[in-house]
Amino acid sequence: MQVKICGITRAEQGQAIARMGATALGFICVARSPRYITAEAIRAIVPHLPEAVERVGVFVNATPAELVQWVKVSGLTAVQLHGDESPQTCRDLREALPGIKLIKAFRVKHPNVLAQTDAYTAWVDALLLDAYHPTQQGGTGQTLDWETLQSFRPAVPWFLAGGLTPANVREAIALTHPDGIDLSSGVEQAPGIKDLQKVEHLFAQLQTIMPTPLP
Ligand SMILES: O=C(O)c1ccccc1NCC(=O)[C@H](O)[C@H](O)COP(=O)(O)O
Repeated sequence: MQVKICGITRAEQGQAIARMGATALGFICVARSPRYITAEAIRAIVPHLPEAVERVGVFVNATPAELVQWVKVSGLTAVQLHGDESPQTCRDLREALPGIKLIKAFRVKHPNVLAQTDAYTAWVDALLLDAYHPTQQGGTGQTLDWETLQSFRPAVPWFLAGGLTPANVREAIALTHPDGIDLSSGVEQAPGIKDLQKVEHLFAQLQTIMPTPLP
């Protein structure tokens, strides 16, 4: 099970969360987010992280040229496309960002959004399903209707996001069987500041359902 903790802004928190067992850390590269972090600040955090941990930049409708520049400056190893990026944009990014993993996120307003994901799987490494909110693009704490995801089996691995917490994560996994989970506000003290006790509680919950122990 991949575990991505999103909205990291502090090196010591990223380091501690990676030690607890996160396989990926997310950095919000969207200027209007309260969790925004600059490319230079990500670059300062990266040397403090284990090399094996994926460093995911989260973007909304950034241009390929902007993404190339962010990756060059920051040391990101993956890019999460959290806006209305088309399959063609993903295809172009495959070429523009060799060696960088691509995750296409969908904000699921209605279950028919799931059918749109097929058009992307040839060009991305993973999908992420997040909750829809009329005014916020992510980190909303809203959950998806997990029942509607029970048979979601795309051709690439997928992450479940949206309102996951240490208290509900086991039920969410049991109902949806994702390849990975993504949490932000459910393990936070305030936007961009993680609550390490909540993150520990999360991993303790995951240990109870994992076939093999987390690192
Ligand atoms: O977190 C943000 O502020 C954000 C802003 C703009 C686009 C995406 C954003 N977050 C994306 C994520 O991957 C979050 O982890 C995801 O939305 C889940 O958040 P939460 O419901 O708080 O667990």
